Amino acid sequence: MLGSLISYSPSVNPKTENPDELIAIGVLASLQNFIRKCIVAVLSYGPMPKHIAFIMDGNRRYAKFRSIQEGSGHRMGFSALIASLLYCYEMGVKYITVYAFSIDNFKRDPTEVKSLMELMEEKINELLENRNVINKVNCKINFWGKLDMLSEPVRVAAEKLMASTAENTGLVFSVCMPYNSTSEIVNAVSKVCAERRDILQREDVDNVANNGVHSDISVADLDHHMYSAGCPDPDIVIRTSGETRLSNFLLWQTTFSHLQNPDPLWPEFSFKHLVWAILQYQRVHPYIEQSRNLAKKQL
Ligand SMILES: CC(C)=CCC/C(C)=C/CC/C(C)=C/COP(=O)(O)OP(=O)(O)O
Repeated sequence: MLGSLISYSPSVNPKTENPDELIAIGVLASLQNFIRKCIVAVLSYGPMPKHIAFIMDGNRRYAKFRSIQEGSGHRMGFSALIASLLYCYEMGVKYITVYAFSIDNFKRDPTEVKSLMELMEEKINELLENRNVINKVNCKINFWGKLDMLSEPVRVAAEKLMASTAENTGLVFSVCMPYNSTSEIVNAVSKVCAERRDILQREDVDNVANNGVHSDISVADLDHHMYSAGCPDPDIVIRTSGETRLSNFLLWQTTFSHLQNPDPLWPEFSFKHLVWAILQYQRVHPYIEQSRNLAKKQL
């Protein structure tokens, strides 16, 4: 069913036309599929994450180490992203969120920003062209962030993709771009304050004392105005390239998330790294649940 999406993956685009080699590659791919399905079945005996978030770090370094163009690193990063989406889909992970472009990334060299934006536009349009496949797998695609900071073609493509997948109820794929957590929180606080001001004005209350704003703002009020409203918090955050910082990513949503920092650079991230991250999550799952329950009781 995911045929068109699978074709993004470099491993299924063999560079040979020799029939014997093609047969061998086909047999190997079937064997890999079978082994992957067995591993997923075994893994499913443990608690499975509902939501995995990725910080796709190390695309430029990958390009540098391989002596290829910087843009090729990001291109291979996109293939790794599609492969990870497929694996998560096979594993029944319903929510996948990625940090695709931080607001700070606009401070990078203008040529790099331009080429990254061109890549985003190309890939979002490619996803739009494949929206029949996306709809068949019932995948909803969100963009979280300050979309007004994007150039018009990227923003329009992102909005079209969101609108054309909005009714889907299966896999939820959220792309954070241009995003950072502090701006998401500030945005949510402003929206709650604006709502409260409207209520006070409607009720014609003398609101000079509290500057027009009710002071009893709750966690639930803010939750409601986060880009992530309606999504469970990530169970696992995976940041590749061994980096151990959250870098302003989902700070509001990661109180109980299990952090994993595998060494590979993002374009090298593969099924085995995902399996390892889930195994580590399953190992600590009882402690995470304990802390979550304790926090609920204290409220
Ligand atoms: C449409 C869509 C969702 C596209 C996603 C494409 C993609 C893989 C984007 C990653 C962008 C990015 C700035 C990653 C961080 O690596 P880096 O460039 O900072 O590399 P470094 O850590 O080696 O410096």
